Amino acid sequence: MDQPIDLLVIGGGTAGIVGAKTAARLGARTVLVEAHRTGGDCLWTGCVPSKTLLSAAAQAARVRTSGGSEPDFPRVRERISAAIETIEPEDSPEALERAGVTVLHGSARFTGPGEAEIDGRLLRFRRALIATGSSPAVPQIPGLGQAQTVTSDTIWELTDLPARLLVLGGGPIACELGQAFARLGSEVTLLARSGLLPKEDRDAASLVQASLQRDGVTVFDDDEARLISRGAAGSLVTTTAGRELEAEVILVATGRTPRTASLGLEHLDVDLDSSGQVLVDDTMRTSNSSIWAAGDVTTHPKFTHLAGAYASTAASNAVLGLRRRVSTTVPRITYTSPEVAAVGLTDADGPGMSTSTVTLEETDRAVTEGAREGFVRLVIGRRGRILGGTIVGPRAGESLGELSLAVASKLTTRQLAGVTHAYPTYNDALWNAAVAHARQGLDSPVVKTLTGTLAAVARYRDQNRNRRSRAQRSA
Ligand SMILES: Cc1cc2nc3c(=O)[nH]c(=O)nc-3n(C[C@H](O)[C@H](O)[C@H](O)COP(=O)(O)OP(=O)(O)OC[C@H]3O[C@@H](n4cnc5c(N)ncnc54)[C@H](O)[C@@H]3O)c2cc1C
Ligand SMILES: NC(=O)c1ccc[n+]([C@@H]2O[C@H](COP(=O)([O-])OP(=O)(O)OC[C@H]3O[C@@H](n4cnc5c(N)ncnc54)[C@H](O)[C@@H]3O)[C@@H](O)[C@H]2O)c1
Repeated sequence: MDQPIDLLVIGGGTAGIVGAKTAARLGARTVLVEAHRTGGDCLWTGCVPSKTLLSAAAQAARVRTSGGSEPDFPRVRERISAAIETIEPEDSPEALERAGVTVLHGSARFTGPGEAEIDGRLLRFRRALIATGSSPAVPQIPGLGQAQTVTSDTIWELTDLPARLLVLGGGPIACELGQAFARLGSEVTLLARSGLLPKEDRDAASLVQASLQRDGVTVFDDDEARLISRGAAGSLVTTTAGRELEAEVILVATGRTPRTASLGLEHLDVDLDSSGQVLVDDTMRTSNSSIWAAGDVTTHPKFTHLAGAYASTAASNAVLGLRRRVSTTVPRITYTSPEVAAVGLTDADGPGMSTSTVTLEETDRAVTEGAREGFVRLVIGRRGRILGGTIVGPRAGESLGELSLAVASKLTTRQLAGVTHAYPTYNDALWNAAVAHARQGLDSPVVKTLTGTLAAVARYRDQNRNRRSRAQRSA
């Protein structure tokens, strides 16, 4: 290529794929470089395998409760491979090429302004999108290197169900995978240093913790591994609080490290934060006006839907020279049982804010399904505006769309309460939380006086009408 390409996309995960397809659709000459396999974490080691595993584990738990046989781990692995195989064509190099993107296989690094090298081959570009994602962060714990450890990248390679699994971490990966392996039959211990799901509503985290414990997971939520040595089951983990825990396999789920170290960013003025994540403005542009970034490599929350949405904005801004901003309404779901779904604000800690909570105990669909553990909590601002909330329950994630729409569209509780909802649904809990808040407004002395006056006027009119018709009949 003699001419510089319009957009160089580095990384072929969700952010890279969506960014490259967006740019090509807009008519830009687009090249995507992928070092390993297109599809990224979401397809190969993240969302797709983990959600399939959780589904298989939930099924195993149901079968076990009804006295059925133990789950077959090789079958579970086959199911995961089948799910990946089904979705993979959408993310393949062929699909990208069909969309007008040139795909190069290799590891890319910047060598200077407007220049990058892909395994020795030089490429010139006008604009670039960094979409290199993140890798599991592995803490420095003496002896960890000698133990049998897995991360979210490698747990999928286990051919046998570990008898004893020790999970380090308390975030979504630790909770989802910890619960799944417990339900499949592993003896799971979870060691989290600062509680489970620390970014979520505390009542939601407590319900998840209780549910994990019911599934047999031993949870230590304020402790961490200090030293690892050989033990009877494989490894012996000594904790800061002095506990000694046996493990056959250790799952390290203690956060992420951005893939920026060998990108050659020192040749460009791209600012990073102290942990190496790319800093972007609200148009996804970096401190270098020719370079954009999206996905897990940035400081934004690490979710597939955000990687895709933000990469699309980044690519169209880069190609068309726009300054469109990304939406700050960020929905998220932790797919434990119960699910925890949240969007926008989850705490009413600002002036004029309040909450409205409805539990699944009071929600008829949950009663009929015998799944009454959970709640909906709305965070409400001035004049009843819905600012965010948390939904916990068996299908919490499916109700999140409506709450996200309410937050993004700046709806009030009165507007949501005014929408008729089919009965009985889990969504009734969300609706009832809105109704409960809207009703509080109706209970205020001013509104009571007003409605009382309107009712008196209507009564007076009816009486008059009745009197007139009686007079007409007797005339
Ligand atoms: C176990 C697990 C479960 C998850 N579940 C969910 C979920 O249910 N819902 C959700 O929204 N999110 C989930 N996530 C998060 C989600 O997977 C990520 O947010 C998303 O995959 C990030 O996409 P990305 O494109 O930014 O990065 P990645 O998917 O990591 O893609 C980056 C790509 O860049 C390539 N690359 C890196 N450096 C170079 C280079 N120098 N040259 C060329 N190529 C390079 C890599 O090989 C990789 O393919 C989960 C994550 C994990 C680990
Ligand atoms: N359902 C989903 O959308 C989903 C599922 C899985 C992962 N993800 C994404 O992947 C990202 C990474 O997930 P994660 O769970 O690894 O990271 P995380 O950063 O969310 O959580 C890591 C947890 O580990 C704890 N921790 C850190 N060091 C520790 C140590 N040495 N010992 C014990 N605990 C320690 C932290 O206190 C924290 O609670 C998340 O940010 C999330 O956005 C999303």
